[in-house]
Amino acid sequence: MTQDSLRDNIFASRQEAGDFVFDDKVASVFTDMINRSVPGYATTLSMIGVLASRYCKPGSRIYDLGCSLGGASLAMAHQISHRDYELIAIDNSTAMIERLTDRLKSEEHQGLPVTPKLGDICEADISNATVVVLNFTLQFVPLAQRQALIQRIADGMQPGGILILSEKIQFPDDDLNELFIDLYHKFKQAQGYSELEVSQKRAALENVLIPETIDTHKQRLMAAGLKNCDVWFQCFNFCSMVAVR
Ligand SMILES: C[S@@+](CC[C@H](N)C(=O)[O-])C[C@H]1O[C@@H](n2cnc3c(N)ncnc32)[C@H](O)[C@@H]1O
Ligand SMILES: O=C(O)C(=O)C[C@]1(C(=O)O)C=C[C@H](O)C=C1
Repeated sequence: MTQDSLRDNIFASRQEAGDFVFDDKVASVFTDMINRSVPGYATTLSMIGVLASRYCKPGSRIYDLGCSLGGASLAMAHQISHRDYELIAIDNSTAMIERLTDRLKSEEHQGLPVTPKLGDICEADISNATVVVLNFTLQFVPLAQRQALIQRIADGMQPGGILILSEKIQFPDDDLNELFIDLYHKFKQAQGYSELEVSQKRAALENVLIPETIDTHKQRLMAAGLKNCDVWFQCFNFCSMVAVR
């Protein structure tokens, strides 16, 4: 078993409440954690690759913002048929960036035009982008900073470029919201997480992962000058949207 495929049992034993952080412990089990925690994650990655190969123009840049271990970056880089682009993968977790840097040295991924960068995506320079990916990242950015980040991204995109935004979402109808959260928890249990793991992780994410409605996301994207914005994938309270510059 490689380091990246260790089983996630971080919330398996009873523990003091504390906020969720992307530290070394999380990074070491992250591939297993996200695969068992986000319904449709593998499909989402694979389709991000399909979208990127359609939109990535020679000589342009791709940004994977909040890249973690580079799941989306690697899916894109392996599906784009040319190498005339620069893929910049940014995360502010040292543990994640170190692991991605190591991953890129492996035989499987060697030579891909991917550059990992440690940094805050809210302060990143974004320019000449034909593809920008926020795959389950914006939800961790403080609400007050989200519009400015989306504007920065829109301003750094080429006309005709695409933003792919995947998020855990909230529903305006309270009953439906509760239903989807309940179904999501059943999905997690079907993935092998216990009730204790589900409830302790939920508490740890409470002040850290702030979901919004699809409508709020669409309005923010459009306010930044993006258009043709819609959902291309959804399962329960997880969805992925596209918006074109
Ligand atoms: C759920 S993970 C993203 C998963 C990843 N995009 C994928 O497809 O596998 C969220 C990531 O966003 C990063 N992150 C959150 N806020 C950030 C910020 N302001 N700047 C850079 N990275 C950030 C976290 O460190 C974490 O690795
Ligand atoms: O486990 C959850 O409740 C999640 O929301 C999954 C989620 C996410 O959506 O970003 C949360 C934290 C990370 O571990 C990876 C996935």
